[in-house]
Amino acid sequence: MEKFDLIVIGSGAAGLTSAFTALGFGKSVLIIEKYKSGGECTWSGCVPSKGLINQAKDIYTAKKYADVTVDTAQVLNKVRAIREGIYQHETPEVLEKAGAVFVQGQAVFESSNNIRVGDKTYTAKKVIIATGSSPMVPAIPGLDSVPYLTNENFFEQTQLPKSIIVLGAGAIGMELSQSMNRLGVKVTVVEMMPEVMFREEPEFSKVIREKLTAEGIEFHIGTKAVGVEKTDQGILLSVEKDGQHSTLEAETILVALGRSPNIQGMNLDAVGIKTDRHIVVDAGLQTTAKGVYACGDVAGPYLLSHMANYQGKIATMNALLPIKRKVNYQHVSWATFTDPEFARAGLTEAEARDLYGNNVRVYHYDFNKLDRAQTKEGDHGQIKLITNQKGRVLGAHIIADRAGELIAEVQTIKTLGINFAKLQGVIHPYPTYADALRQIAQQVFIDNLLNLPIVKLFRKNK
Ligand SMILES: Cc1cc2nc3c(=O)[nH]c(=O)nc-3n(C[C@H](O)[C@H](O)[C@H](O)COP(=O)(O)OP(=O)(O)OC[C@H]3O[C@@H](n4cnc5c(N)ncnc54)[C@H](O)[C@@H]3O)c2cc1C
Ligand SMILES: NC(=O)c1ccc[n+]([C@@H]2O[C@H](COP(=O)([O-])OP(=O)(O)OC[C@H]3O[C@@H](n4cnc5c(N)ncnc54)[C@H](O)[C@@H]3O)[C@@H](O)[C@H]2O)c1
Repeated sequence: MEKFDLIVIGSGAAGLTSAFTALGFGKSVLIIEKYKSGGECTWSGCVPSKGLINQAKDIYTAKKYADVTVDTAQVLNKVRAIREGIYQHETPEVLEKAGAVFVQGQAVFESSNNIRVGDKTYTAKKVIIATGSSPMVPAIPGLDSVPYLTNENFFEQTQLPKSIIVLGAGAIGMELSQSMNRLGVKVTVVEMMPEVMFREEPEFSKVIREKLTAEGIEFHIGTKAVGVEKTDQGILLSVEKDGQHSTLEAETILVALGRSPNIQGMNLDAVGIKTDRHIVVDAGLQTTAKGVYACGDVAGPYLLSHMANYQGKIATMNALLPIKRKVNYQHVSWATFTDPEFARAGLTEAEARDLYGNNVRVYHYDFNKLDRAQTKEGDHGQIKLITNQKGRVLGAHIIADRAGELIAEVQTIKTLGINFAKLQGVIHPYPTYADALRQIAQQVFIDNLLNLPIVKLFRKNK
């Protein structure tokens, strides 16, 4: 039986980070992958979706100035070419050149140290499960009898449909809906929550829904999908809102209703690896079987590539090194790549008030007053910054051009525990979007001064 220091199951964001971390420690590593190295992010997630978003944005801008004919077959070909380019850095050959052994196939646990692939069994002192997640497809009557799309087959289409119903207005639903609409597809979105993007600040979610509505997308919020039928033209979706039933029609349907962890067919129960929807892990990412760790989407709770990387590193260090580290989710951040982008670091205002009551300060900034934003037509977005009474960041929310980049500055300050007021003394180039953060910092600086006991006393006695 071939022996390794570490077996990594899955070669997506979490698995690749685990494998490279272990190789960096000079360990022998076996990677088992049932599909293609790179995982969802490369093949059906971050990379192709951002490839589509970028092309859709260029075409949308071009359409403002000229008649543009869109060939969606060409757009999708380009998306796949972008994907191939990224894959070149994570092929089995690249992984083997870095020192890993790569085996293609479905991994099945025989014991917590022995993993079978086909008719061969491999053994390791430690095992990392990084098998990711798959689209969750609920039992909506009739759905299984129509040819529906998910992120797994979406980017394999030869061309985009003329019309589509998108089920779910979360990250996938919103990013793909806007892109498709900009590429000429008639898009109808059905979301059961009262607002789109339910994880975000509600007023920001409303802004993005209104923007996409103005671009031509039809939203049905607070609406549940209850049945699907095939028709000559495509599909007929039955929906229910406040007890009222109606139907929507389109050529096809995209299911973007959340994710299910990939835990099936691995014999996890038999070797003592407990699951509770995701794989159950402790604060060091160890599963209920000693020496077996889990990271990325299969462990949750944040289903994001950068969180898979973060967890992959911690799980591997805990598996291979004597010092144990705990995961810390206090500084989670993410961005959604609609136009304008959404970005978030830390708590919402409601979450901050739940934890700290009125001991929070909330700063609002409107990009309409920023010179750089004014040089461009259209909506300019806003920032909401939540700090404690000392000026330390509890949460930040940005909806604007380049929000995903802007949040990095707040995220650095927040993670390093620097008072936000200190940013007021940092020279920011003019005219930039980031200068908005310096302007907010100026206000935080003033409020910090006004909050000093001596200043309060002086003002009281005045
Ligand atoms: C459309 C879309 C857009 C996204 N955009 C973003 C974004 O912009 N930013 C962001 O941070 N996140 C984004 N995500 C989320 C991101 O893709 C995931 O969080 C990330 O890919 C999770 O990485 P992972 O390594 O846990 O799992 P995966 O990347 O899914 O990798 C798991 C691997 O394990 C393999 N596997 C599964 N079972 C077995 C088995 N039994 N044996 C062997 N191999 C197995 C799979 O084939 C797969 O290759 C997006 C997701 C989608 C769907
Ligand atoms: N930019 C990014 O970072 C990015 C982009 C895409 C995806 N992702 C990741 O992928 C994950 C999955 O994305 P997703 O969009 O599938 O899930 P999601 O959880 O973000 O959104 C699913 C949406 O579907 C709605 N829904 C569920 N059942 C419904 C029903 N029967 N009828 C109508 N609406 C229903 C939910 O209320 C929710 O709003 C996200 O959680 C995110 O972590 C990240």
